Parts: sequence; structure tokens; C-alpha cells
Amino acid sequence: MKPPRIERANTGAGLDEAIRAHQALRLRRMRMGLVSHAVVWLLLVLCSALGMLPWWVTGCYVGATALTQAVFHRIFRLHLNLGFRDPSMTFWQVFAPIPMGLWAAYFVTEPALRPVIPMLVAIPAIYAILALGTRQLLRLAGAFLVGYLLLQLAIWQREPGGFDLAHELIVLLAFIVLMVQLAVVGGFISQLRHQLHERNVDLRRTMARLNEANAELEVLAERDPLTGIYNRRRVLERLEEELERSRRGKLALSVCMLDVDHFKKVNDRHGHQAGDVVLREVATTLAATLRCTDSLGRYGGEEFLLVLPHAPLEGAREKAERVRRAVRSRRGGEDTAVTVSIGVATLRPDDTLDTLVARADAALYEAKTGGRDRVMLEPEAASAG
Ligand SMILES: Nc1nc2c(ncn2[C@@H]2O[C@H](COP(=O)(O)OP(=O)(O)OP(=O)(O)O)[C@@H](O)[C@H]2O)c(=O)[nH]1
Repeated sequence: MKPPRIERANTGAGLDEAIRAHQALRLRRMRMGLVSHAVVWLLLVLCSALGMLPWWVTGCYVGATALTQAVFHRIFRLHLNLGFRDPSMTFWQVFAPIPMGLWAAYFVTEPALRPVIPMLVAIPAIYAILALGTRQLLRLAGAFLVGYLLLQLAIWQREPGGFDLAHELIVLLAFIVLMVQLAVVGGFISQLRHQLHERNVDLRRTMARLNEANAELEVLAERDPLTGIYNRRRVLERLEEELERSRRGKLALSVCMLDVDHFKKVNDRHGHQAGDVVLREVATTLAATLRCTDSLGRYGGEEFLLVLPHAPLEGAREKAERVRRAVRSRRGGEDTAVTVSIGVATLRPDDTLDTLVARADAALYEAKTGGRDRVMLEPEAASAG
């Protein structure tokens, strides 16, 4: 996959919609992370108010964490994070307050309270198990434990007499157990997420293939495989739809039944395949004469049905004449030149699909017996005209 295109990093212009949505989500998550920071800030303020932590340490901690939050915010705003392997920068967001928390814990005067600050700054690691893999979580746990060990060493150096080794070891052990468990659970979750992602990708691929197959099926179901125009079932369906519409709106509707003249001769002289080519070319010629509301289908072997909505009998006759001339002047080889006979019928109030088609068929028969290469109107209309 191509990396996201960034035209102007400082405005986000040119960023894809999906990336934009992800960036907004990252900023929202970051703002939610502020709540965790605020809890630690409150605790430090309380410690300072109770005289267990110098005010300047609390001030430094609050200032430094607020500054790192502002830096992350700026990075997301400028979309600089998109160049990183993990654009959410989860590892660094979770890691950043840990050294500062450990440093602040060094100044806590009440020994029993010391582990509380590192514990609180490590809490965001719980959220990180949803995003990080085992290796990154172990790295995070390792960094925390090394930092905590260094903190204990520094305190032991400062006040060797007041250092309760057994107590500190138990606290350290508890941290190790907690952190390792977090890493293991996190690894398991990230594996599940990975599998889920893979399955989603598979599912999307299968859906795309299914859609393609469905589209092909639809075409197969309604198209004549030789000519590519509607098959008999579909063109009759279209006629039924147009019948309904014309009845409701009292609109004109005509149909033309076309038959290629002496088509048997083409087959006999040039073979069935040459006959197929002629049928395809005739279909293309007919299709080229259609309006977007007209429908054309292959009714039988060398028979075609043309549905002409909004066309009264006279209009349909003119259209049929144009069609007949178009087929006649089709550029086929000398021996494969063909003509068509056409029967035209128009909708009457008491018509069904069958009676309408039957009248067009009867008119076609008249055209055939009348000498072919001609257009005939339905019997009664022809005699009336
Ligand atoms: N090549 C080809 N021929 C077809 C196809 N379907 C039907 N035919 C042929 O079309 C011919 C129709 O012949 P007839 O019904 O005798 O009609 P005609 O020769 O066109 O004569 P008139 O309709 O009376 O002008 C037959 O030879 C069929 O085999 C097709 O899909 N491909």
C-alpha cells in the first residue's frame, strides 16, 4: 500500500478522509489521557499541602508533564506523527511521565507514600495494552522497573539508615509481577487484534469478489450471451414495466417485432459462426438507433423485440423505418448483407403484454408475406390508416 500523501503537513490539506478521522481520534484520546495526568497532579498538590513533598517539585512535575502533553498535541496537530511507524505514538505517550514520576517520588518525605506516585504514572500502561505488542510492553515494563530500581538506589544512598530493604524489595516484586502480567495480557490482546485485522482484510476481499460475481451474474441473467443486448426474459420484463407505466400515466407505448430476412441462407452459405457475426452486427446496428428510454432484446433466434415508450403508432412506424434502413445500409460483406422485416403494434386500453406482442407478431408476418424488408403496422391500424 502506498504511504499516505501529505501535501501540506501544517494544514492537513490533501490528507485522506480516513487519516483525518484517525488524527482526530488520536487527539481525542490524548485529551482523555489528560484526566490521568490531572489525578497525579492532584495527588502531588495534596502531598505538598500536607508537607510531604516540596512545592517546587510538584510545580516542576506539573510543568514538565503539561509541556510534554503540549508537545504531543502539537505533533498531532502538525501531522508529524504520520511519518512514524506507530502514528499514535502510544509508547512515547505512556513512557514520557514515568521518568518524571520517579524523579518526583525521590523527594517524597514519607517512605510509605513513595511507590504511589510511580504506580499512578504507570497506570496509562493499562490502556497501552490495547495498542502495543508484547515486546513494546516488556520494554516499557523494563524501563519502569530499571527506573524504579535507580530511584531506590538513590534513596538508599541518600539515607542508608532509613532504608527498609525488605519492604522495598516486596514493592519492587509487586511491580515486576504487575508489569510482566500486563505485558503478557497485552501481547495476547495484540495477537487477537492482529488476527481480527487479517480476517477483516480477508472478509473485505471476499466481499469484493462476491460483489463482482453478483454483478457478473446479473449481467448473465439479463443479457443475451451472443449479442450482449437484453435476453427474452428481460426485454419482456421491461415491456411489462413500461405497460404499467403507460397505463398509469395514459401514455403511448409501441413495440416492434423484427426478424432478419432469409437468415437461414446466411447460415447455409457461410456457416453458423458467420451467422452469429451477422446477428451481433444487426444487434449493434439496432442498439445504435435507440433512445435511452427504449429497450431492445433478442426475442428468439433471429428475432428482436424493440420497446418504444411514449411512441404512438406513427412515431413507432417512423422509428421502425429508420431501423430497417440502418440494417439495410449496414456494412457487411457482400453475401452477408441482410435486411429486416418489422411489425409494429401500439398499446390499447384492454391490452395485455401477450395481446400487444401477438399483434406486433401478426404485423411482422404481414411484412414477411408482403415481400420482406419492410415495416407493417398492426392489422387493424394498417387498414384504418
Ligand atoms: N448463426 C445463428 N443462427 C441462428 C441462431 N438462432 C437461430 N438461427 C438460425 O436462423 C434461421 C432462421 O431461419 P428461418 O426461421 O427459416 O427464417 P429465415 O431464413 O430468416 O427466413 P424468413 O424469416 O422467412 O425471412 C435458422 O437457420 C436458424 O438456425 C443463432 O443464434 N445463430
